Amino acid sequence: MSTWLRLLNSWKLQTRFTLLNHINCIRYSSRISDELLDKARSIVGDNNFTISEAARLLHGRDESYHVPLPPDLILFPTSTKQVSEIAKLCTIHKIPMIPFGTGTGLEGGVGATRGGVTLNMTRMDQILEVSTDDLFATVRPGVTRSRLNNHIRDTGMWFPIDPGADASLCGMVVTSASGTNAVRYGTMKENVINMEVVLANGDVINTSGTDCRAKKSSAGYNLTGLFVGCEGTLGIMTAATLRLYGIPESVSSAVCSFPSVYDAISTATMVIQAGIPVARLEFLDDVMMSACNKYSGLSYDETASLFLEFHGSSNSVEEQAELAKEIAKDNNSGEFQWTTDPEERSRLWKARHDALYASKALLPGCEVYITDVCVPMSNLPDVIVKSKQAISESGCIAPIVGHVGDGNFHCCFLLKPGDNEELKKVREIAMWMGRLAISARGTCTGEHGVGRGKIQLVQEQYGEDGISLMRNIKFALDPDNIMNPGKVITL
Ligand SMILES: Cc1cc2c(cc1C)N(C[C@H](O)[C@H](O)[C@H](O)COP(=O)(O)OP(=O)(O)OC[C@H]1O[C@@H](n3cnc4c(N)ncnc43)[C@H](O)[C@@H]1O)c1[nH]c(=O)[nH]c(=O)c1N2
Ligand SMILES: CC(C)CC(=O)C(=O)O
Ligand SMILES: [Mn+2]
Repeated sequence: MSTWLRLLNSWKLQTRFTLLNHINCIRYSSRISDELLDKARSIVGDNNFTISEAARLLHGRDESYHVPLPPDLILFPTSTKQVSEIAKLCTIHKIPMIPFGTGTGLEGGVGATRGGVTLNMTRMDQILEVSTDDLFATVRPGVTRSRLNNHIRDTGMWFPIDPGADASLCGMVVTSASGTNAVRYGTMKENVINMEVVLANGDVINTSGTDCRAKKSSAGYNLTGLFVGCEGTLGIMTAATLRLYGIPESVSSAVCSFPSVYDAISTATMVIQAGIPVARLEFLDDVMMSACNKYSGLSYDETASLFLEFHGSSNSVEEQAELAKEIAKDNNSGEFQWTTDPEERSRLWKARHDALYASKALLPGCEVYITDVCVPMSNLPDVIVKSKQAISESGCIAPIVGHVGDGNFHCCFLLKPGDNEELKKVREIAMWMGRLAISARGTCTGEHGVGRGKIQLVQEQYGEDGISLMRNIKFALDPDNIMNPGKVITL
């Protein structure tokens, strides 16, 4: 390229950046006035406030492929009262509010689609109460899953819901997260007792009634259920009361390979049908097994495989593993390796939780487009096999992993950055998979939520009447559409 051409290109790039900055400034100044900045600063204090470019970029993105959308301003509230005052201020000025947990979401939920104020919740990080008698813990939104578990370990209790990432527990509540232990302990939906929520107008409510810690309740509408999975579009969660469980006396883990997806899934189904209280029941396809072997230095068979875990007394975990082994054998399994050795077990589950990074390592520098569908178990093998066929016909690389005990799986499509043709192709397959899952009596997302990526699919899953009811609920709680706008549903 000639020097002139290079200079011209560099000038064009500079002009584009200057223009973009200019547009950002206009956008920024038109929405957030100096007066508003001063008021926001006076609510949270100078040290809990930033408009730095770096912070804005960081807060506009999560762990997904979605294009980052930075907010205009980031606040770090330290109390419910501050969150309520911020909400009142944003309502007066009609400014979007976007809650931010730990940014591990996979559907672009923290992106500021219309700019506005991000509320980074990490400085509200108290563990307010732990009751080993009544088996609950109440936490502020800055508390992560592993922090709670480290805190309560000596009590013999734990919170088992485990999405792999060390997400904030409130982020997990509002995305209705689950992960590897859900087959035994349920998803976040089944494990929230009460929530404190700040509404768009600044009101503070408790979804099960003030201070209720009862295990069950049939008092009134299920407000807890309404806010679980709302992805910050109905309110900002400032505390959650979650169920705790006793740490099992003994744990055994197992790995087993199969000649086909059908054999693996049929084993999973029969393990559940046999009433084995399996705690983890994970599927990895041949491509994912190969990725995990390479990334985690393992040497398992590179065919469709199951990773399993059993919790209970030492006799019981042995019995469960032996029973599962028999079932696997009836389904043409290879060797069924099981162990109670803590080191071996943690190596196995670390490799499983690193599945995303193992996939990424197959194509260094790539981005990953992740799908997440869930269907009834009887339809699962067909949906997985059809998805694998579509992947193979497209020429894409997309390892598969899934919580198949719940009928849930993900494809990790590897994308070369900037390859828009490939992105388009992958998006089409992902949409097709969502529709395939819906037509197989399932859902377009089992656990990652809707964010910006699945709004169209949710519309198709619920139909016009269902969506219209959701819109009415949204309008009743957030008439100005300032609570995390552009996520879950369009108005
Ligand atoms: C490697 C890896 C592996 C997995 C996953 C991620 C990664 C990186 N995930 C996804 C992720 O961990 C999950 O979505 C978390 O629940 C998100 O919690 P964050 O605190 O990070 O929320 P994050 O900050 O990403 O926000 C997510 C959404 O919640 C909203 N939000 C956050 N805090 C809020 C609050 N206090 N009040 C209101 N709204 C709030 C945000 O506005 C956004 O819309 C997952 N998930 C899963 O279910 N199963 C799995 O197996 C995995 N596995
Ligand atoms: C990147 C995804 C595969 C993360 C996830 O949901 C999982 O590991 O189960
Ligand atoms: Mn998952």
